[in-house]
Amino acid sequence: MTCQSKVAVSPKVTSSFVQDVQAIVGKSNVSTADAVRQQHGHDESYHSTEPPDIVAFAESVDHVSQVARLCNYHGVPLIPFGSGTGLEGGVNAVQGGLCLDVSKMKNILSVNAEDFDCSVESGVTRVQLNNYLRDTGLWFPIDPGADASLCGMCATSASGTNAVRYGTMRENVMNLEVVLADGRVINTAGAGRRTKKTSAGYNLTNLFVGSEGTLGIITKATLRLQGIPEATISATCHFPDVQSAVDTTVQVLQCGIPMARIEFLDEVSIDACNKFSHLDLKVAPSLFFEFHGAEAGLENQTKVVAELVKMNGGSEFRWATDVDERNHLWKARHEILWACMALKPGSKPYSTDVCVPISNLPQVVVRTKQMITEAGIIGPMVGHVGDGNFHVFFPVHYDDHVTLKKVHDVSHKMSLIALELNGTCTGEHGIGIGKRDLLVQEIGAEGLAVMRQLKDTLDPKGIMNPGKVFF
Ligand SMILES: Cc1cc2c(cc1C)N(C[C@H](O)[C@H](O)[C@H](O)COP(=O)(O)OP(=O)(O)OC[C@H]1O[C@@H](n3cnc4c(N)ncnc43)[C@H](O)[C@@H]1O)c1[nH]c(=O)[nH]c(=O)c1N2
Ligand SMILES: CC(C)CC(=O)C(=O)O
Ligand SMILES: [Mn+2]
Repeated sequence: MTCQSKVAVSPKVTSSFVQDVQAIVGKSNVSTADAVRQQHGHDESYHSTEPPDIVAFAESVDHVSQVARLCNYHGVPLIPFGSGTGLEGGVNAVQGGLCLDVSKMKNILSVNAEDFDCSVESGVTRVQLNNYLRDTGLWFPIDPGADASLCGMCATSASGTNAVRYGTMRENVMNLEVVLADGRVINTAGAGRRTKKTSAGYNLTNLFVGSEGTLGIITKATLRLQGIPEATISATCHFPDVQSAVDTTVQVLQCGIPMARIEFLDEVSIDACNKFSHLDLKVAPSLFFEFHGAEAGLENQTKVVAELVKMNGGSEFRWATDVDERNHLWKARHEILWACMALKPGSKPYSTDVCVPISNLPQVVVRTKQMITEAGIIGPMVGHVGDGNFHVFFPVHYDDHVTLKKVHDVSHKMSLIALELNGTCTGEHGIGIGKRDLLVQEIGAEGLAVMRQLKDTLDPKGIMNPGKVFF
């Protein structure tokens, strides 16, 4: 989803460079065609398309290593590309260069059911993995709304609706195979290591989780799997206002209920969901709950939560007990972006993503709602409130600069409020292009300097995904 296209070309991508790339990955795996470059010059964010000079498709870690070494030798920018579902412009070739698409590496290398872990190559997506795991009684629960590559999810430290119970990518990656800018291949926990915990040296795994392609190319991930719960129940309920919905969330978590999912949708999002996904929910601030566990335990959990909902003026639960009802409900939640865009035909998404300590959540949500109303813009609010993380999905026409400015101002103020309330400017989508100015406010000048030192040590020529995370 992009504005008009800009072209930043790197003079170092010469015809002989292109031939050298073809010699590594094969001619059929190299393209300089405009359509292919355009397609690889954007993700699902509002940032303008910025196409690379050349796109190469890797089929092995050796391809990745040799291409990196070649780019490093010539000083050509190298942008890793997973599934292109990012939301912060992470794949845009802001300085031109070579886009390295790793989606062809689609092998699920191992599943160790007795140890609850698996290893996948860079092109394996989360749906592909869960389909493969279907008969094992295991699943991988991190669920961004898109069918993203799992290594791309490592690169952005992705999350989703199940994070309340199962954590984010940070908590579910055991080891990474990474190709560095100079072509060296490392295993961040040691080759073949797949322990639930380790205290052996620096945590290199989590150095690369969330690095957004700026430190190296992730070619393999060893991931933690979970057992499929014995019983699953979903339920929705609505509230008189945003405050009571979010207060309920805080109380449920403070009661220690082991919720699997708690998603907040304001009345604008519910209206969008009803229209786009053919639901018939009351148009009011709502919570979508999901409970996982043994049958017996679920009865008590749902009873306590229903009481807390009622105490805050919420409605009776609307249950979704059978798998089709549940899938319909959560599919609607995962497709909310497109539902919100349908509120304004022809619009494109401008999405935000802030996270605060759970006790500060009511304040940032209510203040955001006020800003949206005062700005007179459409701003459906949705989020993983169980983690203190939520989004606004602004439907915008990229040529409507007046509205775009209002949207950007509200989005920027949301981040500043989150930072003021001990939070972060990005819970799960990353810094990419649009939040570089916020990172220094969040982490501090000294913290950013250490990040920059790490970047300069691992990528001294600055070829790895330039213009992302740092200016
Ligand atoms: C409808 C919808 C809904 C959601 C989301 C998107 C969309 C379109 N997302 C965002 C997105 O799915 C998430 O950021 C993924 O982690 C992106 O994975 P891709 O493979 O698409 O990476 P993509 O190809 O977009 O690249 C993203 C970044 O990672 C880098 N990268 C990709 N592959 C790499 C590799 N192998 N090695 C090194 N760097 C690599 C890229 O260079 C770029 O900087 C999301 N996210 C979320 O956290 N929670 C959510 O709920 C959702 N929901
Ligand atoms: C902001 C959205 C597009 C994606 C997301 O993070 C979500 O739906 O939770
Ligand atoms: Mn999200």
